Amino acid sequence: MTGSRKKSVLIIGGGAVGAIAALNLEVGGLTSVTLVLRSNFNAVNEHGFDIKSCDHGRVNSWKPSIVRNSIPDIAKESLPPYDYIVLCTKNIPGIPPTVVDLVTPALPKANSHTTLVLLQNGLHIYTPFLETHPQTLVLSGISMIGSEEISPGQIIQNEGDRLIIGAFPNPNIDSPTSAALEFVSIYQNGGKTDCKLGEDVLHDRWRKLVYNACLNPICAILGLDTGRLRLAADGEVIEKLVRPAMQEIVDAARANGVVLDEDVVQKMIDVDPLQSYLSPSMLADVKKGNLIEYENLLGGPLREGRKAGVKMPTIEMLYYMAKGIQWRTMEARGMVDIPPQNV
Ligand SMILES: NC(=O)C1=CN([C@@H]2O[C@H](COP(=O)(O)OP(=O)(O)OC[C@H]3O[C@@H](n4cnc5c(N)ncnc54)[C@H](OP(=O)(O)O)[C@@H]3O)[C@@H](O)[C@H]2O)C=CC1
Ligand SMILES: CC(C)(CO)C(=O)C(=O)O
Repeated sequence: MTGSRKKSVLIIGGGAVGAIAALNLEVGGLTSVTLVLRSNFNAVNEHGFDIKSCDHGRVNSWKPSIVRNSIPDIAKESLPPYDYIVLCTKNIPGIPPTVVDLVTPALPKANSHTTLVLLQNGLHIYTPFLETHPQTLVLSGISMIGSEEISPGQIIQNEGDRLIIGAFPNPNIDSPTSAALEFVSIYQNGGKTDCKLGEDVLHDRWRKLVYNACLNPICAILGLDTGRLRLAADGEVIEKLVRPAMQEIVDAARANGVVLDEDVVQKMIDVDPLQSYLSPSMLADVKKGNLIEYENLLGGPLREGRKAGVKMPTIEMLYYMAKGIQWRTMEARGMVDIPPQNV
């Protein structure tokens, strides 16, 4: 990296992934992190994060350089543009504010300085920015971390932070790979993480969805972590439900020109050590009564597969079950009205 000034990084969303990203970037020493928090702001502002991490060990009462409870409006606050904005919120289309609304106040007008990094699951999550911020370089961050915020400011990370960074396609940007490489170098500078460049974002995102489109909803629907899912019913749930669902994602990817490794299904079934008893983020969300990312994890690949003529009965069933769960949560949160019960 050229120059000695620390890179300024704004992270929006300091939950399971955002808190570890903030810690990792500050441990690396090449960045100054501003972290935007919401429901956990008071807890973290007063006491800091308590983090139990397989990469960083026990870290108590820790805060990044700046924590705030609102997204900076750089024009109104006369702040210099950030070098990077890293989005670590859940990404739930249709529920305001949109991802574009979130980052817009923190970006310069007609931005070409700030690089946006989407550290979120899903397939085409960059497309809204292509329309609204065509000159903004958007990087893909595919995270294989296993992390959970068990109560405000209390983070348990039990799967290592493995991150693949790549540039989403944008015809308006020259040499996006150098910016991706710079982010890789600042992210891995602390030596605690495995962060590398991914040359083929679409391939890497489809590959990740073999896990997320299947294990996230199945664990969330059944209330089982991935270890217990493998133990359940002597492996029948894996063979009759998980494996066919994963194969449908592999088929949808292939029909969209993305050929995944032949053994990807087995690799994803086995990827979490059984005794990690890992809760995918959708299971954690259902347990907390949070909204779930079913559109990006299931709806996206389902629509792409259908368009290409692939039959995806298992994924379709999971999609509508997840949609039902979302409706249930929305009702519990007063987001939908229902007719009164007859008495
Ligand atoms: N957890 C994991 O192990 C993994 C997660 N991912 C992906 O990473 C992304 C982030 O997930 P994860 O960290 O688990 O999610 P969390 O729910 O743990 O954290 C998201 C955070 O973003 C905050 N947030 C949401 N909207 C705003 C806003 N408008 N302003 C400020 N903060 C906001 C939430 O606050 P509030 O509490 O108020 O809602 C919450 O603290 C998702 O796309 C997920 O799929 C990828 C790999 C692994
Ligand atoms: C599977 C996992 C933990 C990443 O490795 C994830 O992406 C999620 O929980 O949503």
